Amino acid sequence: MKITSIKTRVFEWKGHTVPPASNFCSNATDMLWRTGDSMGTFRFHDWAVVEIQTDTGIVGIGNVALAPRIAKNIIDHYLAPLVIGQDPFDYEHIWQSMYRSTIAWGRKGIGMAAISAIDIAIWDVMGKATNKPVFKLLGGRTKEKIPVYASKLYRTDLDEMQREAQSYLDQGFNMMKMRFGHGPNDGHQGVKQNLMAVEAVREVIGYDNDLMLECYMGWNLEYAKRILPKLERFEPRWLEEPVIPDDIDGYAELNQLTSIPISGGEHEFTSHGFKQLLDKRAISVIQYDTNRVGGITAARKINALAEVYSVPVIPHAGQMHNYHLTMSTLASPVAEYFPVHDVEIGNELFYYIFEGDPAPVNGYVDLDNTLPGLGLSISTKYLDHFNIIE
Ligand SMILES: O=C(O)[C@H](O)[C@H](O)[C@@H](O)CO
Ligand SMILES: [Mg+2]
Repeated sequence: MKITSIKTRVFEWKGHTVPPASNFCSNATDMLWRTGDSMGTFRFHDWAVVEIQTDTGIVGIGNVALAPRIAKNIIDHYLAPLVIGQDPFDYEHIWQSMYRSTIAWGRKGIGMAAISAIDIAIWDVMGKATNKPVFKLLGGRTKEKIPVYASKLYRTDLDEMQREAQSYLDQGFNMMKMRFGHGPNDGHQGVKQNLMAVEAVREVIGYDNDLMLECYMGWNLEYAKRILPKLERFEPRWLEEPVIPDDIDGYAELNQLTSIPISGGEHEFTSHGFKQLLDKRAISVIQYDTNRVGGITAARKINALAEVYSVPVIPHAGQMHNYHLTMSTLASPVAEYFPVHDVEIGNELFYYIFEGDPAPVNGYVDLDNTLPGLGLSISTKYLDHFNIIE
């Protein structure tokens, strides 16, 4: 079997977008004097879709959401020539060839995200060629179904956050993640606001349901040290990305400081990056996203490391490219789930581009034992809502 061509298209959302509230989520630009477009670091209003064609007629689908126009360029100009003509079942060699040929500039960030998209498509091809779902190639079913947590609760008015939290309970979720609206530049008032928001959500969900707290790289070590002890009484399941991903020592210090597990890795890459985090005991929950970290070929190696270090893997975003890994390893107890809703910051755009992601039932998703590959197809429902760049 040979890969004959690679088609990468960028889907740019041009439909209606709901503007988020101010201070809806702390982020890395909050520390700047002039933040400009404070949403810039995490607006996902376009997505690259990669289709790998083979000489058997099988087409594999991959995707990448980080800087998709750049990812497309990297794929078109650097990666496709390395991959075309190869047998997809030689996936390890293909991965190493993409990694080693772009190592001068590609090992972390957008270079690795582009590699991820191709690798995901290759696994989709392998599943379709063997007539098996990808998770059956990775280790098979390790759980009856996957528990998922509802992930939204951006910082808005507290009554609205309480209503939203209640709606997740009503839908059967017993875990949810909320975002902080304030960081170091908001001083004492901001600390108070952050604590009030957690208290408001806890008031609704009680202590029999899990609550996760997201900082999205918007704090620094000093601020995190100040507020973490005050958050302990709310018993969060984890506190996510309190500092920028390069501050690995900061992560390690915070992870030893309180009883709250520190999570991270949404912006880390490959097994080399995760080995460093694990060796330093910097994180207590691993949150790679397969469409950034190096694809399924890299993610499964991180799962193996996680098992040895006994650190759970709860991937960023859910979505099929992550669910298949979660299903196939004991290292991964739970997955994230972005509730379907109008396009806001763009995490939800996945559902407008692809069909096949399982809908949660009572807080669980399941994967079909018989659907070959990832089980995703490109949706035709919302095509008029996108500019498609070929
Ligand atoms: O963990 C998450 O879900 C991410 O950090 C989100 O993608 C990001 O948008 C922040 O809410
Ligand atoms: Mg996150």
